Amino acid sequence: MAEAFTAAWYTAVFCVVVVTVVLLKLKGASASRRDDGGLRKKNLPPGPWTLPVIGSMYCLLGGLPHHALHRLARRYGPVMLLRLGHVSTLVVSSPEAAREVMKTQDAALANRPVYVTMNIFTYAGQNIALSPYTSTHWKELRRLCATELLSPRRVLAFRPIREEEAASLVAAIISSSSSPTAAPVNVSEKIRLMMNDIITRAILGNRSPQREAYLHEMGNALKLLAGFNLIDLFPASRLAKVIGGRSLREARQVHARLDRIVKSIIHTHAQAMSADREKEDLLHILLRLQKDGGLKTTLTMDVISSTLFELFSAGSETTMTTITWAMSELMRNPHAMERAQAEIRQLLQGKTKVREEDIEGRLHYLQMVIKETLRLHPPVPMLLPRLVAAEGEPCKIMGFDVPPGTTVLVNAWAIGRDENSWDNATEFRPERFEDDVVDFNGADFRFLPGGAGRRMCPGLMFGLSNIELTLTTLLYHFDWKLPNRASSTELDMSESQGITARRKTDLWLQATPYVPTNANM
Ligand code: HEM
Repeated sequence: MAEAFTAAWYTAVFCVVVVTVVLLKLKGASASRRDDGGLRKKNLPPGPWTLPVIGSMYCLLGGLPHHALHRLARRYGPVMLLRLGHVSTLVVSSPEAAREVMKTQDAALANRPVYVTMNIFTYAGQNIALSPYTSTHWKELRRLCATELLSPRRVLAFRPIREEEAASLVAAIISSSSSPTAAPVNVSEKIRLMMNDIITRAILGNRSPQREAYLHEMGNALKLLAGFNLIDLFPASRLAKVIGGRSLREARQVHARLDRIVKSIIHTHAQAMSADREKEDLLHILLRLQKDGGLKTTLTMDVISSTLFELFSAGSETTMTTITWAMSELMRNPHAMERAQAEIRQLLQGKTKVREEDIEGRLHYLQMVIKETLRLHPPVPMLLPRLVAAEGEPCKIMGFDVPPGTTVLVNAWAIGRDENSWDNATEFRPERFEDDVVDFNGADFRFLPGGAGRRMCPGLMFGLSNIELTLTTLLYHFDWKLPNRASSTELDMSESQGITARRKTDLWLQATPYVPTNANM
């Protein structure tokens, strides 16, 4: 007993010594960075006090960042300045402050910081989301994707893909729920596959034969991108590079595997180039432009790979997250489920298949369900970070001076739950949108699922079409119950940590087919 105590005591002392040495080392590295350029005289936003080295990172311990920052904002207000390691970070949590960031100061704040881990997965920031917004590269890539993949005309052209995938989803659920044991269905998994298939078919013209391997590696990548890596927080510290080296190595390995998959997809595709421009998909267009020129930016293989990775992940992850949250909220709110199903079943009465032309603009309650889901569960809860230029004057936000080089985070999750904007803000009540006409177009800063301003999501319309058709299909063709007769209040609603706020656990539900399906579905 005494020996065990002594061993534990020595271990504790050893740990304290190691942590102290590490902190002092990191502090040494930070000392040279502490020239505040006279900022002390400026009107800095309020924020929690900072510890040496780690700054205000202790405030984020033990919870998801968007939750912790929401709680902090109640104390320090909607414009807060924190120091996360070496990184000066502004967090805004009200519609008014978001308007200043994404409208008044939109041009000044339209660039993104590029963290080390992110740098690895984006081939050194060569994708749309991270390229500087003034660059020709960003303008041309964004325009190309907008016209060839995400324009209303293209989104409409992908209708058959969506409808075929929805029919396959019904068949897959029927086959798992009609087995003798009628096992519950992993709704999250089914939706993940379906969203991935829709986006790959839209970009490549067909499903990817490597989808399982790709999805597996993409899951790994999202985990690695989930939080701040030590090196992201202490970019100048050699010690942080040593301590954080393991996860960096892992990121490089996952990226190398993803790169092999994407490059092999590109290679196979290049061999099947069509001479008919009408039949070109997005990857064919990129490959043709690479070969023949026509853009001012150079489309290297890495640029094409990073664009594909970005579109595959942005396109599937956000929509799959929204659909599973919508189903979860409907399970927890039987009245809303009943109303949504009644609306759909009345409109589609007698049909054996959901077709978009039958539902277009007619499912008002379902549209409110989707809005309410995006209000409470924006899939990208902190949007994507923006950056105050490192050189020049501080940027003014709500009268405060924000230092050059500061990362700016908009807590869309907190804004969606702001009691000043929404009655009973934490309750799922789709009916609230009956009187309150709020849209996704980035003009109403109370509701920002796709961001706003120059960096607003270009894929919202495509995403919403996928979400609406899938939810209609699930609610039309099946009645849903929680497994093991669990009550609706028992459904776990925890979120996972990451750039996107997915459900922490997969959603498993028991499906009972509602509409008899015919053989040619
Ligand atoms: C419901 C569906 C979706 C949601 C909620 C969503 C949300 C977002 C958000 C919050 C941002 C960052 C905006 C900002 O920082 O202000 C973003 C950016 C982006 N999204 Fe989406 N997204 C969705 C669907 C899609 C789809 C389907 C695609 C493409 C296939 C896509 C491609 C992109 C791209 C390329 C960017 C980067 C834009 C830039 O920085 O210039 N998104 N999205």
